[in-house]
Amino acid sequence: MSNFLLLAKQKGMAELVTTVCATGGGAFKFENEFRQQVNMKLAKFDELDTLIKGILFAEVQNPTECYFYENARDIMKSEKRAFDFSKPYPFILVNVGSGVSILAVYGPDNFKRVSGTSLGGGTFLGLCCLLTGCNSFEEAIQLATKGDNRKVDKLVRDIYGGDYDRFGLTGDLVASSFGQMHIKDKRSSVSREDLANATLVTITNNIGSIARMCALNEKMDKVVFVGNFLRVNPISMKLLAYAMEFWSNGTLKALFLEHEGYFGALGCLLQFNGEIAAALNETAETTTTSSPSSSSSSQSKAEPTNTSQAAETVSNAMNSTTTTPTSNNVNNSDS
Ligand SMILES: Nc1ncnc2c1ncn2[C@@H]1O[C@H](COP(=O)(O)OP(=O)(O)O)[C@@H](O)[C@H]1O
Ligand SMILES: CC(C)(COP(=O)(O)O)[C@@H](O)C(=O)NCCC(=O)O
Repeated sequence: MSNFLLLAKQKGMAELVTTVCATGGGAFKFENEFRQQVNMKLAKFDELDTLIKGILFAEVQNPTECYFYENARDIMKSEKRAFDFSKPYPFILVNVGSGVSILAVYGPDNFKRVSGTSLGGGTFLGLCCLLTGCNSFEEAIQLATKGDNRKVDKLVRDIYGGDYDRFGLTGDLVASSFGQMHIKDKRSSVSREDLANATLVTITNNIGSIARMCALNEKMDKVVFVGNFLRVNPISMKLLAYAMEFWSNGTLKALFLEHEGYFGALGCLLQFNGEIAAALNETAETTTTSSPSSSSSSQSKAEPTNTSQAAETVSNAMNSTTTTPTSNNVNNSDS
């Protein structure tokens, strides 16, 4: 946030815009700093409302936004395929940010937060930094890509010598995450890569397990995973796809979205422009003499004048970035 405020000061943003759309905890936490340091007002929107609005908008604009993994049961062979998400409801939405929020979505304005866990993307990054000495999410993922969790975790076969057939637990399932690390020799033989991989697998499996229970409780068969934790992170997406398929005997489908961490920001912008458009329509209906564009200038110096114009702008921006962002830039965080 301090970087954004510095940039806003250096570039004189306050002279161009008076209002910045914001969502997530940061919209509340940094409101005073925005006002005091750069004289900008925040238009704040709830992170879960904007998340859903952003997803629904992106799905309509981009026919290949949504995908799943074909052959999910074979992680080495599973492959990304487009999924038709044009009839989305109902679905479970799992937002893996710093922490995890799980929602049951019944319609565009009809959802409830059914669960959550504090073991999320922030936990992966924090533990990984502690265990491996890495300094960024990208580094953590790179390490994890080269590591092997089986040297760190205790598998069913380490306990049973093979499968635990009676309950369908195959020998290669993780029985206990980090379950070998109490043994000194094992500890000294694991690499940073193995530790990063085991951390990623631990956090991902836990999220998958809670998401599956939510889907069962809500009697829903589509589970959509979003959030920046999934950015440049096919290991977790393939694992989640495997977990949904395996534990549900093929009845649950894990779905993913190309713009995984951007929906809050997108929904925020749409909601802001929707409010302006509504206000403008009201003004146009009641005041036939004054021009709508003049009334908008009292709110912001640089606001689009109607919803479709705003939607077009957002849509153009999306069309130019339809691939998953892979840059090592600062976090694309909503907060
Ligand atoms: N460049 C990055 N820097 C920091 N964290 C990142 C980055 N890219 C992905 N992440 C992951 O995304 C998580 C934050 O997800 P995000 O959807 O932005 O949620 P939040 O709104 O809580 O910031 C981090 O905890 C981390 O696991
Ligand atoms: C508080 C939050 C909604 C904030 O969202 P985030 O910035 O992590 O995306 C989220 O971190 C969360 O739901 N945490 C889990 C809390 C719990 O249910 O235990």
